[in-house]
Amino acid sequence: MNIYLIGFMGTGKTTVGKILAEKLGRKFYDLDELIERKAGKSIRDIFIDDGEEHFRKIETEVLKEVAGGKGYIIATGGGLLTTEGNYEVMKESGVIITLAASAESIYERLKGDESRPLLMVENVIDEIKRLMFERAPLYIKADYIVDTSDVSPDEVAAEIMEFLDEL
Ligand SMILES: Nc1ncnc2c1ncn2[C@@H]1O[C@H](COP(=O)(O)OP(=O)(O)OP(=O)(O)O)[C@@H](O)[C@H]1O
Ligand SMILES: O=C(O)C1=C[C@@H](O)[C@@H](O)[C@H](O)C1
Ligand SMILES: [Mg+2]
Repeated sequence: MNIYLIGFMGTGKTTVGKILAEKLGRKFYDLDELIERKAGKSIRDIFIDDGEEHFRKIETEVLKEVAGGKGYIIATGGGLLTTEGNYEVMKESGVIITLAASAESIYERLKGDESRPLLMVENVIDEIKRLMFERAPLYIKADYIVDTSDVSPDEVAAEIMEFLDEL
């Protein structure tokens, strides 16, 4: 089974995914990185040149490519579940784990980072809260949810490993 890490931007999917892959001796894939490789440009430039709809199309393509693998650790992008059908692709090929965090900790982690086009707005904290509220029904569809607000990436990885042991 694959392990899919989902959740809002800055909750630590990429960071924790790498730790988990190393500890479990599994292959790691980051969908955002695969999208950039496929498009030949950064996520920021895909949004600027081609728009979000085109980004979402490539996102679904790369998800379907990795979903065919076995035992992969897959860090997804924060908006993966906003495209219909992507939840089913993950559910049929693995376990889905949501990383959660408070809007304040996400703001602190991401402030000054210009690689996330959806947060390039005037009032970042309000936009984080708005998007989080809108997406909450999607993130709670996971098999397990970890709150990462006040714990280190290593501790988050350890909690996920405990859950996987119990499965
Ligand atoms: N548990 C944590 N505690 C403190 N900082 C963290 C934690 N997890 C991640 N970070 C930091 O937050 C930033 C964002 O982490 P990361 O890129 O892993 O998030 P992400 O969920 O993959 O975001 P995206 O959806 O945009 O890809 C990084 O600087 C990372 O070091
Ligand atoms: O939450 C989102 O919609 C996004 C999250 C990032 O991981 C990237 O996939 C991109 O910046 C969009
Ligand atoms: Mg990431």
